[in-house]
This record gives sequence, structure tokens and C-alpha cells, in this order.
Amino acid sequence: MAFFKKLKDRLFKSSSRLEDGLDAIVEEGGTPEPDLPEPSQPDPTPDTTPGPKPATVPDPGPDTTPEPEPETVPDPGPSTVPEPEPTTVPDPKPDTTPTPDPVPQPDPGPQPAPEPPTEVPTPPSPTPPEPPQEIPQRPADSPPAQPPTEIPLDTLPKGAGQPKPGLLGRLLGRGGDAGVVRRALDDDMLEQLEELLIAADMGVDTALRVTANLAEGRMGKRLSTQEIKELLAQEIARIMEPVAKPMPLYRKTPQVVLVVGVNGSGKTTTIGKLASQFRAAGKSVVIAAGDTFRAAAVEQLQVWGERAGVPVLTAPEGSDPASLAFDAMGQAQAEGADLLMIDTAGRLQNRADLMEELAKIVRVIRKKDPDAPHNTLLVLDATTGQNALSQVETFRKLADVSGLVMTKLDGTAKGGVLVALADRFGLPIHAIGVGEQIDDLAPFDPEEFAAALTGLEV
Ligand SMILES: Nc1nc2c(ncn2[C@@H]2O[C@H](COP(=O)(O)OP(=O)(O)OP(=O)(O)O)[C@@H](O)[C@H]2O)c(=O)[nH]1
Repeated sequence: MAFFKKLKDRLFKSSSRLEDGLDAIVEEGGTPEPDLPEPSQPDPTPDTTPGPKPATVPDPGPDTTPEPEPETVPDPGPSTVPEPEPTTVPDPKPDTTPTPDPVPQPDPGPQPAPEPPTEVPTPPSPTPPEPPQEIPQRPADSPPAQPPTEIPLDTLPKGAGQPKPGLLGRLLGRGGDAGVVRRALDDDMLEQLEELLIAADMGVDTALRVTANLAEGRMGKRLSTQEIKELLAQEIARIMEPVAKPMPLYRKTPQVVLVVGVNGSGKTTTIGKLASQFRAAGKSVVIAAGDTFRAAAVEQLQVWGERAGVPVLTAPEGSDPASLAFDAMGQAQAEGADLLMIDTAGRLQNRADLMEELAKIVRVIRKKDPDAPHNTLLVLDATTGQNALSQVETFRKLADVSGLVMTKLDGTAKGGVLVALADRFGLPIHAIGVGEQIDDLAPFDPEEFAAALTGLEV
């Protein structure tokens, strides 16, 4: 609960925008009601059909998952989805050098994990090559240095997130504090709600979908701000649920995590935060400072490496990032590191160069492990709002993006963009950045997020 409060505080700008807007909408045509509001149930009024809106609306499922989403994998446990390792990355001829490393057996095996003391869910995974474990993400304040292998995130505000049993009941059943202002849901109000969600950067399609779902069966019903918040949170959580997936950890090491994103999106910071969490979970980590063209970026990464207690491999300014990645891979293998995190440049001004640079890094590390990189994380800055959508499109063309991290959700009124991203791309959201400190990377919990975004008290 404490963590939820922190998240809610951090998402203040987004939630207050929604909250203020909702108040204004409800007050505009609403009237205070004394005690019991709308008796709830089967309102005889024949308004079961959600009015004119739904027609416009894309309908819950059409393009939610535009691309096949490699998640063929059987979902083991809580939030472990393995992610089938796309291995699709553009690399026509990976084996310029033979180097047939001893390690790379496909290992389809779903065997139970021997190493972690705690229960590793290790599902019977038919498809994926590796049975991933769990991401070590932990709540900001959990103690470091045990190898929990299980995501401590469940220790968090579960209550906050769970579909609260009485939610609908409360919505429809009571909730009538004296003097609560309610407004009957009509087309005008729906339109205002759509506009509000669009203004919160949810995007047009998603805003339409959310309001249509909210309207279904409720046209003509009188709703208060609080009730609308609850309904919105419910809808948002429903959209986010499928993408809330921690970054999978594979047993095969070193697991290579390529981190991509435009300059300033928070790659370095996120690498530092992740490295710190992995370390806290008992994993050994090596970082490669792959943006060799910017000395400042390298220095910053070194600072984060120090904070996280993780070595940072660098190369002379202007040298070939692929060559650094290759060396780093060698070192990570030699040291028996669990994870190798590779920072990359984010220059989008010249996509051809960047694409070639990323492709070369991939080509080169595959000489040492044909399955690498095992994760390609795209780091997005929430303050860019809708621009994040085009960044995803661009980077998916440049690299085989396997998951997202959204940074700077604190201090922006554009938190709704995460909903748009989930709705549009269906890419796993591994974590969210809610500040500049090392602990300010939170696992992504859809219900907490939805509640925080809508300003719902939990
Ligand atoms: N408020 C806030 N600031 C963040 C967050 N994540 C990163 N930042 C800040 O964003 C700025 C850019 O972060 P970097 O990690 O340097 O971004 P980068 O993508 O590595 O940028 P380059 O090194 O230029 O490629 C820094 O000032 C960070 O402190 C976050 O979650 N919240």
C-alpha cells in the first residue's frame, strides 16, 4: 500500500488532470443527490444499448494485438511469461566466424530449475527454448541481496490491484454519500470523457474504446466522479493486464539485454536501476557502454555502474560499438556473469546508420551466442506523449523489440500514453520509471497503474 501511494503521488500530474476534468464534466450537468443514488440494478429504462457511441468504436479486440506477439509461450505462473525469444533479428549471416560456442543448445527442456532455492515456476514450456525464471524486480524498499528469483512485487499492494470485490457492487449498488454530484450518462458526457482521455494522451482509438466500454449498459445512469474513476480504472486495467510482464530471466547465461531508445529517454538510468535490482536479486551483471560516440553518456553509465555495484565496460570514444559488445560478451562469458546489459546510441537523425549499428552489434554477439540478444528493451520517455507511439514503430523496424520500459511517469500529465501503447502494440511493459533515484523503477502492475492514473483512492 505504501508503494501504491508512492506511485500515485508520482503520477500526480496525470491523475490530477483526469480528476479535475472528471469533476468538471460531472458538475457541468450533474446535480447533487442526497442519500442513495441510483438504486443500481436492472434499471428498467431501455438503455442497455450504449447509445450511438459504440458504432464509432473499434471494439475491444480488433487491433489490440497488431502483430503476433511472440508470446506463444505457456504462461507459467503469476507473471513469468517466457517470451519465445523471437530470434528474428535481421541477421542474414551470423556466422562470419565459425566460433561455434559450446553453449548454444536449444534446450527445449522445461526441467525444473535447480539453482534457485525458492520455487521457480518453470512451466512446462513447449515452445520456448529456455524456461525463463522471474525478473528480479523488487519494490523500491525491499532488502537487497537475497536471490528471490520470485518477483517480490507481489508483496506489494495486492489489495490495491485486485479487482476489488465490491467494485461493481459499490458502483451500482450504493456509493451515495450525501450531496454527491451525479450526472446522467449521455452522448454529450461521453464525448467530454473521450476528449478528456485524449487530452491525457490515451490516443483517440483507445479513448473511444474505453468510453464505449464504460458506456455499455450505462447510458442514462447517473454517475459520480468517483464512480466514473472506478469504471475507467477498470477499463484501463483490462487493457493493461495482458502487457504487464516482467522481463523474463533465462537460465542460460550470460543473458544479453540490448537496451535501445532515443537519446534522453532514460536508457542509462534504466540500465543502472535494472542492474541494481538484478544485483539485489543475486545476479551478477556486466554493463557495456555501447554509445561510444558520446563521452558524456559513457561517463554517466559509469556513475550508474558504481551506484549499482556493477562493472561497466567502455571503449575509446568513437570506436565501434559492435566491437565493444563483442568484447563485453567475451568478458561476461569468462566471468560467468548472469546478465550483460548493452547500452546503445539513440540517434534517430540517421536511421540507416543506427540500424546498421544495431544490426552489427547483434551480428557480432551472435557469434558468441546465436540466441543473443535475449531481450531488446525499448526505453520510452512518457513526457513525449503520443510521440512514444511513433518511437515504438521506428524502433521495431530497427531492432527486434521484445519489451518496453516507460520512464518519467512522474512529473508528466501524459501517463495515459502507456494505455495507448498497450492497446496499440501489445508489447510487454516490463517496468516503469517514476523518478531519478536508483529505486525509482517499479514493476508494472496494471491495476495499481490504472488506479494511480485515474486518481482512484485504494
Ligand atoms: N523524473 C524522471 N527522470 C528520469 C527518469 N529516468 C531517467 N530520468 C532522467 O532523464 C534524463 C535522461 O536520462 P538518461 O538515462 O541519461 O537517458 P539516455 O537515454 O541514456 O540518454 P543519452 O545518454 O543521452 O542517450 C536524466 O536526467 C535522468 O535523470 C524517470 O523515471 N523519472
